[in-house]
Amino acid sequence: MTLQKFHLLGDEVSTARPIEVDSRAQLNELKHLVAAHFAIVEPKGIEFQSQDSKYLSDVSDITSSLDPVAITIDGHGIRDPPGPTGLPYVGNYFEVYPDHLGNHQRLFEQYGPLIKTTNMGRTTYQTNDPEISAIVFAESDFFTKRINEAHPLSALKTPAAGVFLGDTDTPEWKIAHKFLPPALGPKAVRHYAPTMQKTVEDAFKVFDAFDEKAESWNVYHYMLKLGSQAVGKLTLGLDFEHFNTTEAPLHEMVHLIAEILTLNKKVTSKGDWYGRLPFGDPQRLRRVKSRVEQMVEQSIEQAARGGVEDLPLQDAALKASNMVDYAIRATDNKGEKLPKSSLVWALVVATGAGFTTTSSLLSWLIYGLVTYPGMQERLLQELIDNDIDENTEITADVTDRLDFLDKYIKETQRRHNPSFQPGRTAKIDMILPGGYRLPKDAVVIPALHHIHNNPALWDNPQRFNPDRWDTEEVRSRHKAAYIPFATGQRMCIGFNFALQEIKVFLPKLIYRYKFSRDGDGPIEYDPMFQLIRPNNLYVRADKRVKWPPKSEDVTAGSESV
Ligand code: HEM
Repeated sequence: MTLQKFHLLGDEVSTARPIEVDSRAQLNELKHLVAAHFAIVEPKGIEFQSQDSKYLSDVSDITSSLDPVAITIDGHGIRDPPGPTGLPYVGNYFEVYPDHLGNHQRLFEQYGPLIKTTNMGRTTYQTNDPEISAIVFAESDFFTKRINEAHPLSALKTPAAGVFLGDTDTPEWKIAHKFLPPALGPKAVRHYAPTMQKTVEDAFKVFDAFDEKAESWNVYHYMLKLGSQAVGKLTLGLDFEHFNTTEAPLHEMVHLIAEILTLNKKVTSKGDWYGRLPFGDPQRLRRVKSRVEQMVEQSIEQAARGGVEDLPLQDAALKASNMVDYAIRATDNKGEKLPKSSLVWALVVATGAGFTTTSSLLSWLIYGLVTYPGMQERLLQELIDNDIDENTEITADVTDRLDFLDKYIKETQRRHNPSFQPGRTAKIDMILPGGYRLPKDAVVIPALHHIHNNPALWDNPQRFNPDRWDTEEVRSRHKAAYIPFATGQRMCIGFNFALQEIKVFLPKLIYRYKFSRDGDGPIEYDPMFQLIRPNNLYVRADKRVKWPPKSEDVTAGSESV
């Protein structure tokens, strides 16, 4: 054993620490040893340097060095994540908002893959790097979902909202996480397909009415109605009656959840002091949250039941008529149930997370139909080629055959990802790949939009090209280069539900209507909303009267010519 001193390059030599090294150790073992001492998250990027900047790659050279040995990470010394300097009080607020997507893109280009910004006293770190994102999302000794005051969801967290808007380490989260995901697993959501189909078919009369009047409609508004109608039925067992007439009002629950998200974005994009104000937005946020809680409690009392008997989790997931029904009847292997205290906010969050996201994604999917040439035609042709028509019952078996639909959805989630602020909190001071020093309690946001549009990962990322999903480059991508539902233990629990819903809705809409855009101005997103949604997109949906022939018939026809 040899006692050798090491320090991080960039720190004073006087900070060097003695570490006991076995001189027979392999270089790799030494890297792991040093990583553990300095909280370096990824040992493979470590290299060693003498004080005269020569790389030392033999353990014997390292242990025999008379001077302290310097540690570099991925060829860099240790550095603080960079970012713009900012103004007094407001910090970088006006360099980030209102166009946070465009501005973050600029900041990544200027400062690199991990940037630090401070907005009105609140510091966050954002990354567009898949390796750092995978580290951040993995619940580990380094990161966890702990919602401190710097976290983008902090304004939503209350003791009552402990479950999905709470920390990973809480018993409430663990219980909710045992009970709810089975109800949203791939098998469970298959049995929701008929309700999803009925939901979109019920909406036809409204879109038909617009067509008869030759009127266009706001895409986000009606996709919000549609997405929430489905989630309302399948999570809370409530019919929001959004498609009774063209002007049917949004259900109060939908209004309130959307308002919570807007208020939360407003409150958390300013300093911590703002959230504590006894008036204005923070006060309204507290009131709205309490009203939503009351309404979910009522719907728990009234929800439609698929039966009365208690069932083990997996059986309950396959038999329940909605998530309230499931959550009331499902019992774990100890015979225990999800406590009522966890149930209310688990369902509020599942409902809110469910419809705001799906309605934004549905809106971007329609945006793609009316913006990117040839998409609508290819999607329709695939339906025709798979013998799908207005009478087809769209099951998961049917949608599994629709390859182009799948690629189109993936490409839309890449180019127009609706969700953008999943944050994780540093449990300790650490050194990230690239040599970035991160302090304990720092919140890092893997910036999904910027990862999905990072030119280092995607060829010509601005180009909307569903066919890229067939290329080897995309197939062999980094596992965190495409993470629309985040990744790790705290990723989206509703992704099977969302994808199935979209795969039922979209074919039904495309088969029945030809979409075209009304207007050609730039599409704007609302920077003060928790999600990215196209605000001012209007379309016409003309009922189709003619459909193209099957491709094989066309080919056979041309061969016989
Ligand atoms: C296109 C649709 C959707 C997208 C893009 C999406 C995206 C996401 C993302 C990125 C997260 C991670 C947030 C974070 O870590 O802070 C998340 C979490 C979550 N999602 Fe989704 N989601 C979608 C649909 C749904 C649906 C339909 C449901 C339920 C029915 C749902 C329920 C949840 C819940 C409960 C969480 C919190 C999980 C936890 O913190 O443990 N989501 N979603």
